[in-house]
Amino acid sequence: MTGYNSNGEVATSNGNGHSNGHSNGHKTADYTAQENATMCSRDCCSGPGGSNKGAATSCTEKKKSGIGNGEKIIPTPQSLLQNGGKIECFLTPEEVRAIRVLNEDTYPYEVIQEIADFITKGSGMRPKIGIICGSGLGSLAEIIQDPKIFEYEKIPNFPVSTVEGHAGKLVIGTLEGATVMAMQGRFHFYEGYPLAKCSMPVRVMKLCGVEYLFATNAAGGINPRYAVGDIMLMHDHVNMLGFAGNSPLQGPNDPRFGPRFPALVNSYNKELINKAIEIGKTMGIESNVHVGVYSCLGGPNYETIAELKALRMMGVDAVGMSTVHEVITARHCDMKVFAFSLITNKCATEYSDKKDEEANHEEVMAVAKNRQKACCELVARLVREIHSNAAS
Ligand SMILES: O=P(O)(O)O[C@@H]1C[C@H](O)[C@@H](CO)O1
Ligand code: HPA
Repeated sequence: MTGYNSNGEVATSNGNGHSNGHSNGHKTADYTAQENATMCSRDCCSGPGGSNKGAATSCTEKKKSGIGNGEKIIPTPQSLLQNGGKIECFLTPEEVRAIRVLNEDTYPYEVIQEIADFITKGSGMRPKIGIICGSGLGSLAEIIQDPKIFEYEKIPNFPVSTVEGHAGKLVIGTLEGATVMAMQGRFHFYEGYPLAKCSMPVRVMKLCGVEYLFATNAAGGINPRYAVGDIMLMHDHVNMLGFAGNSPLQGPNDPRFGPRFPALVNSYNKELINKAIEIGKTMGIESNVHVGVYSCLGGPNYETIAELKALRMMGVDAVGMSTVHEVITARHCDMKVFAFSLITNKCATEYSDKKDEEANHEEVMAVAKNRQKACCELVARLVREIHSNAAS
């Protein structure tokens, strides 16, 4: 297991410097050695510290024979396990890095800083407000003026979006006079990313200078008073993944981000909720705006009726598959949080003789598209409020 101590130093703790196959850390002994020696893993050659003398073909021999000199070899789990678990030596540092990032569970401060520097230097901007666009709500990023766009694939150490309706782009620019950055595409637990990785971009936002997180999502309405197309301003959440012992803050805590045991009461900024209610009134949509409790389940399946009944009994108004871990990460590093759910479908909480409506992603996307104008206006006007209050 790899972690970092309270000084931010990276430490490998399984005793032999090898990854344990579950969570590869940044700059493990193996990785550093590979980077420095360009091609050799720590144990590959028979030089100092090397122990691969018994292997059929040594790294040096492979280099001599031409194998690994520019030849592209796609690693498989099997190939990585050859030679008694030692990582073979013919990947370029970039390839090693790509594999490491794909398998990454935790992101040390230094790596987050690298990503943030890439974005702030590349854009020449330090955003104050970060926006996460929910499913089908990518248009929230399209209202940003003079945008500088970074595709996730081109950002070092960044995961990629795999879900329809999540474009995989980071957009930085100005909105209502404020500098903002928006994620057109978030990362979900069901995509196979650990929670810390799903919410890693929130820490990137923090190190880019973001003080306010606006998290949006598409959700199923459990509260019977909610209609499709309504907006629910989140004032609290029930963290079902947390009930199951999973948290984005699991693992070593780096105090440069926040405390080991953060409090989560008052997570959703009341002032921003009140401002959003006022904005809803001036937009004439007050009867479609609610304040409620969101819950995140792991997905990707939608919920059973028994599960929805249970959630309703727990006081949940809307259910989705995101946001909660982002909010936890944002509060951990002391960001102000505003979040809302667009109700894209109604969830049945009672059995009936009729065939109940089944949620589906196409409908979720279609409703989001229909309601994008109202969502964009709400976000823009709240950004304007924050910006004008800061300026005055
Ligand atoms: O990213 P969000 O939470 O808006 O997306 C919701 C949850 C699932 O990813 C998807 C299901 O339709 O929409
Ligand atoms: O009904 C839902 N359940 C979970 N996630 C969702 N995202 C949109 N609608 C739903």
